[in-house]
Amino acid sequence: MHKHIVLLPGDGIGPEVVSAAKRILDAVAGRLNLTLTYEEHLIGGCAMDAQGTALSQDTLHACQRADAVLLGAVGGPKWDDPAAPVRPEQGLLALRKGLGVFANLRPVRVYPTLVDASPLRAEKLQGVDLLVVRELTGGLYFGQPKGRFEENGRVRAVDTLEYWDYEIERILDLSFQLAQSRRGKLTLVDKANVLESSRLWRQIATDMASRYPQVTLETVLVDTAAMRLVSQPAAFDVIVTENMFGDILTDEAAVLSGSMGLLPSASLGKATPGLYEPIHGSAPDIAGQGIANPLGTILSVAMMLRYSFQLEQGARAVEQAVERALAEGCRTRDLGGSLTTAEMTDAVLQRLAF
Ligand SMILES: NC(=O)C1=CN([C@@H]2O[C@H](COP(=O)(O)OP(=O)(O)OC[C@H]3O[C@@H](n4cnc5c(N)ncnc54)[C@H](O)[C@@H]3O)[C@@H](O)[C@H]2O)C=CC1
Ligand SMILES: CC(C)CC(=O)C(=O)O
Ligand SMILES: [Mg+2]
Repeated sequence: MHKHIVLLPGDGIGPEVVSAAKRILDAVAGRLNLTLTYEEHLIGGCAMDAQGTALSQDTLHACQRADAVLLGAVGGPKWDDPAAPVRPEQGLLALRKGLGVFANLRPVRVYPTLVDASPLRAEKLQGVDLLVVRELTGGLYFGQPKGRFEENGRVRAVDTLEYWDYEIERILDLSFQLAQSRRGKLTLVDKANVLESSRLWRQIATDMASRYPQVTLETVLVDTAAMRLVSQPAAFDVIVTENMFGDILTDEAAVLSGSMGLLPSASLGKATPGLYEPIHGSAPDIAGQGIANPLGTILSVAMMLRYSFQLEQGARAVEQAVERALAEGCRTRDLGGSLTTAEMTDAVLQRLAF
């Protein structure tokens, strides 16, 4: 089997974690009947500097033609001027929209040997295994109107939280299916006491629930959900939520695992290449030092093998190698250890077994 992958390392630690994950991909391909070809493109701040845009049309088209896309992260202080008309993050948003990857799957696992890396007590972390399904191509990050408008000598800044019924239906349908294949519980996180868009999410979810009798649907307001994520995290199975709520809650959920550097993601659509990226950003505070945790990106490669290439054996091999490395005490700085990015990647490579 041949697969073509577009690599988008991006900014900050992005290139460090993407090159680590590529080493894992190459090792898996060598063990399975898989031939991989790659092409690399710019996205984010580095693309703005070199090409004058955070995502060129050439790059987007290359991604649309690929079998899968692996991305590091975008952004950084160099491009942080709040008055700037373009930002690196717009390149990532345009890529997600351009690929039509509306479902961002962010699994959150607790590794028994890492409970000390979390500020939560060990008994709270027992049994935590949840999946956040974040809507990725709608909501506040995309709704129109958006921008700054001058009126009567004053400046008005506008973002719009907008959802069409079909956007809600497709993500809820997938979330019910995922809950059905797991422990049968789906939590819709919203702000239905205040937001009209949330009330439409609730109405569609409640109507759809009758099609999934094996799934128990609960609805939780986002503020309460933020509290429960740390007070009763094991009570969640699948969480589905709109774009910004999912963005925020998954950074919070990363604390359960022990580090932002551990969480992977898969962004999926219909008949489009999957986009795979760790949930963290470009981590400017540690960029260029070779100490970033590569596991979130390595676990994203496992999701690529599973969802884009249907290579469950390869996906499990990567996940088990990560589990073994952590169980045997391999840790980067964010987890209280001293391994470099390359050493942690070596540790995973040494434990890959088929
Ligand atoms: N998907 C993306 O490309 C994202 C980009 N960003 C951008 O990244 C830039 C920095 O944002 P921050 O708020 O600092 O969030 P961040 O996720 O980059 O970093 C937050 C904290 O987590 C640590 N961290 C993150 N990933 C790590 C890893 N793999 N290993 C070890 N430690 C890690 C960082 O050192 C930092 O202390 C901003 O420009 C932001 O817009 C933020 C989130 C997502
Ligand atoms: C556009 C991104 C910077 C948003 C984000 O933080 C994320 O996708 O996790
Ligand atoms: Mg985020």
